[in-house]
Formats: sequence, structure tokens, C-alpha cells
Amino acid sequence: MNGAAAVVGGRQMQRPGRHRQRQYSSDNFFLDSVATGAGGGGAGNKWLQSAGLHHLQSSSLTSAQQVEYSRMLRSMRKGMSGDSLLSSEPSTPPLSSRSSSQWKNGDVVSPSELSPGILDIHSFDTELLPEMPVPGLYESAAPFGYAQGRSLDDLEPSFSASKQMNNNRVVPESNFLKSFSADKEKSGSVAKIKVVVRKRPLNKKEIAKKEEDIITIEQNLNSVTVHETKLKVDLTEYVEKHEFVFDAVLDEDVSNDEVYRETVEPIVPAIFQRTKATCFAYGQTGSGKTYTMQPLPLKASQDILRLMHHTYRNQGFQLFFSFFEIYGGKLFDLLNDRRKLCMREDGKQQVCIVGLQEFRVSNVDTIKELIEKGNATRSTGTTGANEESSRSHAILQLAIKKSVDGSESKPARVIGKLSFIDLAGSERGADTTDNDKQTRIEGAEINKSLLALKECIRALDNDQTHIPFRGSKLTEVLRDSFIGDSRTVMISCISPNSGSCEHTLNTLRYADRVKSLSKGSNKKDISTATNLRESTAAPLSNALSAFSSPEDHAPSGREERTVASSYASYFREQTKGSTAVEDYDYSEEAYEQDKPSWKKGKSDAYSASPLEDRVRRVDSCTKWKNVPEVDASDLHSDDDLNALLKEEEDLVMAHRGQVEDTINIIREEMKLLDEADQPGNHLDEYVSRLNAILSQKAAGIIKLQARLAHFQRRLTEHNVLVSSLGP
Ligand SMILES: Nc1ncnc2c1ncn2[C@@H]1O[C@H](COP(=O)(O)OP(=O)(O)OP(=O)(O)O)[C@@H](O)[C@H]1O
Repeated sequence: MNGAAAVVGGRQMQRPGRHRQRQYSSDNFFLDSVATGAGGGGAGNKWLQSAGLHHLQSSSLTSAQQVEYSRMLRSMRKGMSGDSLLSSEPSTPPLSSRSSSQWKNGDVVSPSELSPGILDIHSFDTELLPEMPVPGLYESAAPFGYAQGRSLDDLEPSFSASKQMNNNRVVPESNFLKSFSADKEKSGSVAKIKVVVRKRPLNKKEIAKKEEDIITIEQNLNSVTVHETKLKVDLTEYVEKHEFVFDAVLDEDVSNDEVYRETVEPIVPAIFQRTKATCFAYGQTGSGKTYTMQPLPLKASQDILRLMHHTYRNQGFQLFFSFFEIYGGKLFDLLNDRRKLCMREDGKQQVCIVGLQEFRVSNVDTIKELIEKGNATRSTGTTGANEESSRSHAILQLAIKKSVDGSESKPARVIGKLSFIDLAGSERGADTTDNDKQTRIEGAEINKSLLALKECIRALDNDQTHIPFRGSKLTEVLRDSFIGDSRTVMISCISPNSGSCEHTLNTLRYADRVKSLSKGSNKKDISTATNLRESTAAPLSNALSAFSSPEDHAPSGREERTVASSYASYFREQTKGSTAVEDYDYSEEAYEQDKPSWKKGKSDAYSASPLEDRVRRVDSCTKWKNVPEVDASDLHSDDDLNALLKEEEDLVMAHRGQVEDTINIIREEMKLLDEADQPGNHLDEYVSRLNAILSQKAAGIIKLQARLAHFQRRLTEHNVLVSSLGP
């Protein structure tokens, strides 16, 4: 890390205003909508005034404040405009310039005879299969003689090719089967979500540019540290450290074999046990996703075939292979001349991919050829960081099937499945330097799917009954991987160079978010989620804090962005309409009627979101509960009236403070949203929720003021009466 301070994160410095290209008609959207929402015709300003918040009125904002609001609003709106790009019909992507591999129509490979053209990629049919314990499953390798040191390849000549391939493995071949008992234990205890980080080495270009390696990996601590060079206001440089802890971290020296052992190998046995497993790579372009993902299916296939041919010999298991990509929201079969595929839902809401070719495979060479063919057909383009950048999500699936009675005469049904997803570069959606429409369509879709994927993982780990898989094509296609007994392995690929610092941090934050969500956190409780995140990174941060600069103690953008994206995604799920201010009746009668619900803290209609939790906490800090119920008609003395008036004033003051706090929270939220602003985030829904909260607060203030006026009138009348009676 020597000299890290000499380099300023290039990209970060170059892209400070990347969102400034788009213009919006109303910069005063927020204030406008509050004004409209609060009763129209400037009522919003009125309530702000009455709440002592006249400084927030649009007319009274300083130009700097107006600029700030405008900026926030513009950035929120950008998310919405980004979505509109999706309405464009994506064209079939260009074929890769990669040379096509030798393609053999070998005897062994044939499109599934079982497939009637509509391939059900889901395993609803597995539910029909009786639980059939597989004799010998995970049994000790001893009966097969492995304990005597003979490898599988010694026993099975057809595996010679794979033997060759596996010579590189550090662990001897036979160990795979030797460890089945252990694997059984392992696969049962493999976490539902495992997050692994892999750092690639500096490439030639980066070395030539004398770029720093700003990533430190401590494999024994499972920690990764990003050393970000920043500038203080006086232009002196300092290095900010960002530490993250994951399930495993792999440095640049780690081989693909080791990556496999750390990620996929433990879950392979589980797919014979009705598990759906998904492994995906996430990271910016050129960070090594394809490099990492490409070898995994072949290695997994080798192990699956070994299990089928040995441990599960004569049990009727069959292995099926399919490979397709999602590009611009459309599906293309990578093994059938990029034939466009359709996704359909059947009556049982099971998703089928119409026309996808599935190949029954029984040896590693065939699988290798299929993988090469599919890879050669993928959509690629060139980015600054990668000449062959993936512009699509590629999904390779290995499905284990079996017929009910184990014979080949009956249709086979899916038992378990292993899906490998090579995601498109994570930064492409945000890259507004790419101005051509096609790239932006790609970017919007990619972003949408990455957000949706995170949502599904979160729901999956929380054992939620509703999995928001409809969020994108990617998650829809992977629907069955999110239900039932599932396992997810996420490999976050990061580039080590200083110029990628911003993207690397984003990748690690996404991974950290996925990881922190995987602790069963309560999505509705923002403080819980925040604590979990802190517990992920805090031990290291704390350990290092004694050495850190004062700037290190500033609130981390990581946390802010995470929280903001959590809100944004949360609100996407929350479709319950909130009460518009127009629905309010400001009369005293109405106030009296709904007063109890206000006092209850709006627990029913207003308990859902993290923001609302925070607002509610603000509510609970005020003295609602301590305000006594006083019936004005029972008042007999000046003291009573004055006491009542005082209480009413206190009530209004408390409420005013509450409204101010709420407004501050909302302003904070808007800043966070600015950070999380991405096309497809559905920020419009979020904004309308914020406005609805503001409107409700406004309505409350107006009602309280009406009540106060009422009591003031009564007090005046009382005083007149008292003075007319004389001494
Ligand atoms: N761990 C690694 N060791 C050595 N080389 C690597 C490693 N990871 C990646 N590379 C090299 O870096 C380059 C970019 O990798 P790769 O194509 O896998 O990136 P990517 O994340 O898939 O990018 P994109 O999203 O643009 O498709 C390739 O030339 C690859 O060989």
C-alpha cells in the first residue's frame, strides 16, 4: 500500500456530476407537491408557516436552498425517467466477435427428447415425487474402495478426460467422494446465502499506467480493505480505509480450483436432495466475473456426473444442460442460434421458458463443448476495462432429473438444479457516459435486475412467503431458485486498481448488503438492519479506529447508500396507498373522531416502512401519551381553562417539533435517495409516500391549530362572562 496516498481515485474524481445531463420541468416538484397535497392553492405554504417552518416555503428559500432542493428532486426524478428507457424494444444483440468453437453434434448430445418445446424450468413436478431416500447417498467411500487410495478415474475409464482436467486440483481427486459424509453434513449446514469476494490481479494496462493496488485481503480474517485516497478541503490527501468482512475472501493468487472448492463444491451434493442452488458473480466490468464463472459449471458437472455414476449409480438420475442469456429484458437460447425465447406462466404460476433447448448430457467432454458453444454465442461488447465485456446475464443450468419410478421410460422430473449466472457488469447502468440508446437500455435493464436480485435474496433469507421475483426477467427466470430449499452463492469480483475504487466500493457495499440481509434481519426495522451491517464491519473498524484519521469517523457513504437503497426497494414493495391530504377533513369534529388513531401512533396504517418507523420513533418522543383527555364542557374555573389552554399549546408545540423532526428526516432521506438514485428504483412511489407523510403532518398541525383556536375562543368568552358579572 506504499504510496497509496499519492493516487487520487481517478474515476471518482472524474465523475462527480454524472447525473447532470438530464433536465426536468419542475425543479420545485417537492414543494409543489406538498403545497398541492396540503390542500392546494398554497395550503402547503400555509401549514409550513403555521408550523413555524416558513423557512421551508418555496418563496422564502434562499437561492442556495432552492438549488439544493432542486438537485434532490432532479435526482429523484431521474430514476423515473430512466425507467422510460425500458419501454423501448431491445433489438437482438450483436453476435459475439468471439470465434465459434468447434461444434460437434455428437451422438450423446441431443436436445431433450422429453421436451415438448415448452421447457418447464421449474420443479413444481418435483413436488409430485415421493420422498425417496437414496440408498448409499453420502455413504462412506469405503465400499467403492476409495479409502484404499484409488481415484474414481481408476474405476471409470470414461473419466480419463476429466482426470486430465483435474490434475491441477490441489486436493486429490478421490477426496471428493471420500468427503461425502462430510459433504452431507456440510451441505446441510451450508448457509442459505454465502458471499465470497474475489480480487483479481492488476492487469498489464493498469501496471503500465502505474496504478496502485488499493485492496488488502486478509484471508484468515475473511476481510477485505479498500484504501481510498481522498482530498481534504485544503487539498491535502488522506487515505480512508473501508473494511468489510465476508464469508470468504480470495486474493489474486487464488486459483479457479480453489474458488470452486470454496463456493460451489459444498452445494453440489445438495442438488440430489431437491435443493435449487444458484451461484452468481457480481462486479464491475473487467473485474473477473466471466473468468471466475466460466470454469465452475464444468467442475460442477464433473462432480455431479461422478455422483451419478458412482454414489447414485442405477438410481435413474439424469443430467440436463441448458444455457441462455437475458439481454435487454429478452431471453435468447445460446445453444440454438440465439433463438428468442418466451417466458410464460402457467395456471399454477410456474414459469416456463418456451422453446429453450435442454440437452441430456452424460460426459464431461460434451458439457465442455456445450459451454464453449454458449460462451461463443454470448453478447459481448467493448468497454474501457474489458474488450470482451458481457452485455447480458448468462444463465447456465444443470438440472438433475429423475422419473417417478427411476426408469427411463417415463418422463423425468426435476429433482434439483444448479444455476450459474454470469451477470453483466454492475456499473453499466450508472454509466451515463455511454450515450447511445442501446447501451442505456442495457444499463437500465441490468440495474433493474441487480436490484431485483438483491430483493429476492433478501426475501429468501428472511423466509418471506412473498418473493418479489417479478422485479425483473432475471429473477422471474430464477423463480424456482428462490423457493423451497435453496442455496445462493454470490461471488463479488473486484478490481484492485485505484481507478476502480468507486466501483469496487459499490460492489462490496452490494455484497455487504446481501450479507447483512442474510442474518434474518427484520426488514421493517432500520435500526436492526443498520446494527447488523455495523456488526459485519465494526470489529475491524473498531480495531483500526485508533489509527484512523478523524475523517474515518465521518458517517460512511456505504451505510447511507445501503439504507437508502433499502428504502427505495422497500417502497417498491409497499404498494399500499397512503392517505392523501385531500382525504382529510380539517373540521374539529373530524379531528375529534380520528384523534384516537393519532394518539395510537398510527400503528395500523402507518407501521410499514423504515422511514415511517423513524418517523414513528419521533412521534413517540413527543408527549402524546401524556396529554390528558379533557372534556371542555366540564370546565368550571379559569384555572381549568388556562390549564387546558396550556396543554393545548404544549400539544401544538410538541407536534410542531415533531413535524420539524419529520421534515428533517425526510430531507435526510432525500439525500440518501440521491445516493441510491438508479433507473428502475421506482423512486416516484417513494416520493409520493414521503409527500403523503408530510401531508399528514400538515393535516395534524391544522387540526391542532383549529382546536387551539376553539379553546382560545372559549377562554375569551369565559373572560367576557367573568368581567360582565363584575367583582
Ligand atoms: N483472477 C484473475 N486472474 C487473472 N486474470 C484475470 C482474473 N480475473 C480476471 N482476469 C482477466 O481480466 C480480464 C477481464 O475479466 P472478465 O472478462 O472475466 O471480466 P468481467 O467481469 O466478466 O467483465 P464484463 O462484465 O465486462 O464481462 C480478462 O482478460 C481475464 O482473463
